[in-house]
Amino acid sequence: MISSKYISLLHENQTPFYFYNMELLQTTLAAVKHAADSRNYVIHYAVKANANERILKTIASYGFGADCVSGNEVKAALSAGFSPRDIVFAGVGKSDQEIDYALRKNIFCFHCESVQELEVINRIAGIQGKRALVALRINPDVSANTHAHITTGTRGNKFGLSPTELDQALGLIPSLNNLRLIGFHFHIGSQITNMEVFEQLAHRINELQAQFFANIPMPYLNVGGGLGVNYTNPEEQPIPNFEEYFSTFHSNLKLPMGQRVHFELGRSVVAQCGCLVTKVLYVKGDELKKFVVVDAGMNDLIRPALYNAVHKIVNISSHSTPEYYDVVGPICETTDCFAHDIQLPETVRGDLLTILSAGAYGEVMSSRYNLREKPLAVYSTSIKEVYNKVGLT
Ligand SMILES: Cc1ncc(COP(=O)(O)O)c(C=O)c1O
Ligand SMILES: N[C@@H](CCCC[NH3+])C(=O)O
Repeated sequence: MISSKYISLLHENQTPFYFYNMELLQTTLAAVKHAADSRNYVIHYAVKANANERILKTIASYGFGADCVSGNEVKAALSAGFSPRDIVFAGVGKSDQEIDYALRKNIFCFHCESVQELEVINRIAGIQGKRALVALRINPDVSANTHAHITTGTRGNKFGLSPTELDQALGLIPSLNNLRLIGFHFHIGSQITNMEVFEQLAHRINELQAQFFANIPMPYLNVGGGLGVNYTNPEEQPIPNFEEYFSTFHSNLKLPMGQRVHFELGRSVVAQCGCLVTKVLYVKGDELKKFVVVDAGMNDLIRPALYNAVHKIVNISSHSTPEYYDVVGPICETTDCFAHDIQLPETVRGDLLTILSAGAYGEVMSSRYNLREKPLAVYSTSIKEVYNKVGLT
């Protein structure tokens, strides 16, 4: 629920726009930091979840690293203040130019997803006279039990190396003089709320370490991200349970001496601090179905159209008797629908609706489809206030 102190701020701005509660972001960051630091875990924020400059700067100011999946994400992370030494670069399709750029910027490590990619990084590192640090992304064949479109670690997904490819990679690496293998990487999917899934991942990692790396213990283990958030009732849990998440790994991973565990959290860090604010343009329909037509569309927030994702919607202008509505946008697509048959207080033209939990994979996935403008962003506090709080100028 949007705190009443923000309501007038929301009315002042041209809709639709993303609203970021920067205090909630900071409280969330403090919670992740505390839970990770106490176990000596390293966090690389997954930039793909939200690459808004102010959000990135705030996250960087807490001392986290960054997990990037394109040259432009590396660039955005660097300009937001993330240290190159804390940047990891993943992705099945890094171009030669992106690899060249990231190497020139001296990022920490490449997460390699194919045997050919190892050869390309080795060649480019040779040209630059450098030795690139690499970790192998392994497909562990562990089901994330989440939406099929956001499952990444089962056989048949494009991500990571299969056991056969892993054998090939390990055979090849000793001949690649411009690379140094430092460890391995996993990421099995997103929006995972069942801790048993992470337990299974930890056990699978133990097996793979014993099978492939018993004689060559590696200093680096990255278990990816994936911790989910409460979309149906965000007010009940504005901050995900990071303690439970990290302790699942802590109690199940068997680590060789000196190995440090890294994470790449995205959604859990930023989802709940953002919402999409939209105005009701029209209310239409008949006795069978009523539609609330809003001025935000699937180009502003694509998750419902793409994954049937649920985002709680609140009418912050009305407290009248509830009625059932479909909440739809102006785009010429039937899937341009934010919610089917939900109860809202009786809604009229001009009401403001907030679509909650939209801080992750919201603004960053927006497009100009139908040649609409991209949504703007409004913040609860100025960046200066945020910086003062963490002691930066
Ligand atoms: C390789 C990798 N790391 C990290 C993430 C971040 O995941 P999440 O936002 O679920 O924490 C993703 C996205 O699923 C990813 O593909
Ligand atoms: N974009 C997706 C998650 C994909 C995560 C990136 N691998 C979502 O909105 O849920």
